Amino acid sequence: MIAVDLDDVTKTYRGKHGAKRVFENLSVRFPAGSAVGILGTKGSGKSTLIRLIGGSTLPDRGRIRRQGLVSPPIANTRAYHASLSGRENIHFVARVNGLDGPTASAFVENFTGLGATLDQPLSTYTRESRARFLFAASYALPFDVYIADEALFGGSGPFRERCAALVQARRAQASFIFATRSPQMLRRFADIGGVLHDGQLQLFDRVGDAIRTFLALDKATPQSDDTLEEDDEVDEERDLDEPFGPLE
Ligand SMILES: Nc1ncnc2c1ncn2[C@@H]1O[C@H](COP(=O)(O)OP(=O)(O)OP(=O)(O)O)[C@@H](O)[C@H]1O
Repeated sequence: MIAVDLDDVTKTYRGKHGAKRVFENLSVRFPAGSAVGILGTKGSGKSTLIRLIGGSTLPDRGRIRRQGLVSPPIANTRAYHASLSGRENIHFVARVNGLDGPTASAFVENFTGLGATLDQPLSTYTRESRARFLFAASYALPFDVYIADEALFGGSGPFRERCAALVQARRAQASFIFATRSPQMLRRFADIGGVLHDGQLQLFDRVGDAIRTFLALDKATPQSDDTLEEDDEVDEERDLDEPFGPLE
């Protein structure tokens, strides 16, 4: 069974300074029921790939087929409206996907301990409340495929570890496709490893083989001495600094 299938996908960004082709005739099949962790150096196209899989950006050519429901990227602030409460946002995303909102918001209330805050506008949340909301809400709805660009889990203190355990629990129920610069994230959360390089994605059944291939490439790439080896605290939370925006 295939979760997501990219067939001959070409993606080019066109701007004032010319065109940037990120992928040319990229074909790859992500198996259902597995967690695929994709490593790539800066600018290799990780975010673009996740956006293509999620459907928030379209390919110039080629086809992307999805079996079942694909989540918005984990903890992606763009999935939510700042002026709505946490609960209203969850119900909205649930409705758009034909899923059960009240069950999901009850899960978030219980998992985060946010209490009455869940009924306040997201714009009023503290940084920690925001992180708790974003991660719990991401896993509250039963998607068939969860996708992530760096951020798989977050928050601080005991919440952070409970959040990591939640990712492991969802791995038993759904497929994952996540992109990262952290080999450690692959060791912890991936069944299959991928390496994105020169517009192509190579998948490895053994995560260790993907990590070795990536580290060799990373060493050979100039100005890439910031590979996140142990903890990718900063990048994991990159999205959380962005203001909430409208739905994509
Ligand atoms: N909207 C855009 N317009 C023009 N070029 C873009 C745009 N978004 C990304 N790019 C370029 O496409 C390439 C791939 O970008 P992308 O963000 O997908 O890579 P990445 O691997 O996620 O990078 P990072 O590790 O820095 O997050 C880069 O060269 C980037 O500069």
